[in-house]
Amino acid sequence: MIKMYGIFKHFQDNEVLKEINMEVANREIVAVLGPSGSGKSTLLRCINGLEEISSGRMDVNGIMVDAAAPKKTRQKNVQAIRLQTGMVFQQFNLYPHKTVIDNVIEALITVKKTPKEKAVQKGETLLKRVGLMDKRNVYPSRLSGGQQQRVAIARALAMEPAIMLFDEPTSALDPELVGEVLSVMRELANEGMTMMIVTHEMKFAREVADRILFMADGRIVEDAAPAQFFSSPQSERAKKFLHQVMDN
Ligand SMILES: Nc1ncnc2c1ncn2[C@@H]1O[C@H](COP(=O)(O)OP(=O)(O)OP(=O)(O)O)[C@@H](O)[C@H]1O
Repeated sequence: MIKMYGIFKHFQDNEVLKEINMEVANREIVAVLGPSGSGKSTLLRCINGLEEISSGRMDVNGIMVDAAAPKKTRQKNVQAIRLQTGMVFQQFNLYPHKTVIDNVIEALITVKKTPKEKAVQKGETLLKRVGLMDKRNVYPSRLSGGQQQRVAIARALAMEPAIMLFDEPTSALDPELVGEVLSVMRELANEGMTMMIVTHEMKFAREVADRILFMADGRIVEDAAPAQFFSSPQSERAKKFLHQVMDN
């Protein structure tokens, strides 16, 4: 569960998030849409503590981060949130000198101190789940972009996060490789994972998401069910955005 109360985020004098209030329930799939520069990535990065919020407070799975709290308290809580949230980026950032299985279990061993044998077992289960058990011992450079992204998803899942955050997970992929990554995400959604997904894949957002958050200029301008958002967007910004993406 994610709750944000009056969140602002600025970089110097650039206010990137403006009074964000929103909730994501457990098992909910929320797609975050909006034009370039509207603050979608920053929203996700604030949730998992890659960026510090400038003001406001948020509750991620029961862990509260208040911008007004002492720095030490904030840092401790952000650390705890990191363990609850798995993040998958546009760039997969796998360790090039580690095999696929070692990439997947790295954080289990270094952060969670899981014994190697147990970590390997878990890693193998996850590789089967993303359909890459046969690539267990190869290096990332031998994989396609879609396969690398599936490894990155397995790596995030290895930490057993309560929430998965996806930041344009298919944007760096050749079009023919997008489907294999979306299908892993579809499965996760069906299994009841709580997910926030920044995406340009409108068909996926429409079919898989429970809710659409549409952002423009750092604000959540619309918060609606996909059927409603896509058929009758309320704001001029959303109408214009949909015209542009549907034309492409
Ligand atoms: N680390 C940073 N330092 C300074 N400015 C930043 C930083 N990160 C993001 N910004 C600025 O914040 C604004 C929102 O960026 P953000 O990446 O969140 O938008 P976005 O909606 O995800 O865009 P896109 O769809 O192009 O990825 C932009 O003006 C960007 O330049």
